[in-house]
Amino acid sequence: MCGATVVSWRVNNQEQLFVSKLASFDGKKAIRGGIPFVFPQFGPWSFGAQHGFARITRWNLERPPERLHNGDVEAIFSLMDNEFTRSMWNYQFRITYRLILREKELHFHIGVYNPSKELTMTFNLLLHTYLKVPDVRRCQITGLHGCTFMDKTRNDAMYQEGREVVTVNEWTDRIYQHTPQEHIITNVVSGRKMRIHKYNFPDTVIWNPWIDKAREIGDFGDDEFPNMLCVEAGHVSSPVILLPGTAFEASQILQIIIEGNVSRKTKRNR
Ligand SMILES: O=P(O)(O)OC[C@H]1O[C@H](O)[C@H](O)[C@@H](O)[C@@H]1O
Repeated sequence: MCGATVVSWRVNNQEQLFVSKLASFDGKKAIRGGIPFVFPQFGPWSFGAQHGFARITRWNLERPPERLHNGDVEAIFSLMDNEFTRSMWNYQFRITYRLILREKELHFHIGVYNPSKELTMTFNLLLHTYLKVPDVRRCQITGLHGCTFMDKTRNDAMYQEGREVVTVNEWTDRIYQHTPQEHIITNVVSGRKMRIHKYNFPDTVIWNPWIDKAREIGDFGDDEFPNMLCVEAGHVSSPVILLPGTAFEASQILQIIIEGNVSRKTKRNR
């Protein structure tokens, strides 16, 4: 429950998320892998730790995992402002984080409520998804063609993506803006495809530290960079502006695409 970080997601008994072998679970720092919850800041923060406090704060378990009538498993977490959060960010807030597990899907529904009567709050929110991959150099990411991106490896310079599909062959740290609701990532675990469907998350961050940066990260193995790819749905290039008494909602669905039916059909047609 520390940071409400999802640290494992198995489909057909195969792990889909990357967690570093050096990750620390002591609750003092963010877990290196899984899906940390980034809020209220993305990136360095003058008031607190990089990527905000949500990923290092203890959340409440509102509803423990429970099987619903339709077979889905649901769990609900929540986070409210407290002394610790207000010491960095003096706002009242209430976050509800609802997770739904299906056979090949994991759904994330987020609601952020501003209970204040007079204060508008602004924040970033991002799901820092670490996908486990056999070899990142073989992954292709769709849906980024034509999008403007900020390249953090080149002093935040802005570019436009010219490639139909994006591949990662070097240190990569980019904030793609106004991305479509769907990305497909090829060659994840077992050579399958992963669909990321997002709602109210206008940005997609692509990150892999590669060789040199990996060495600089204490809780990340030097040899682990080929086995992870971060594809992060977020609201980060512009902040969410939340008026008093209103709520912001966003969601993400991760889905493993099993193409068995297609190949069976192809065989029959032969
Ligand atoms: O080391 P962390 O604080 O978890 O951040 C890990 C990474 O997160 C994001 O992907 C940022 O774009 C990167 O610049 C950052 O290095």
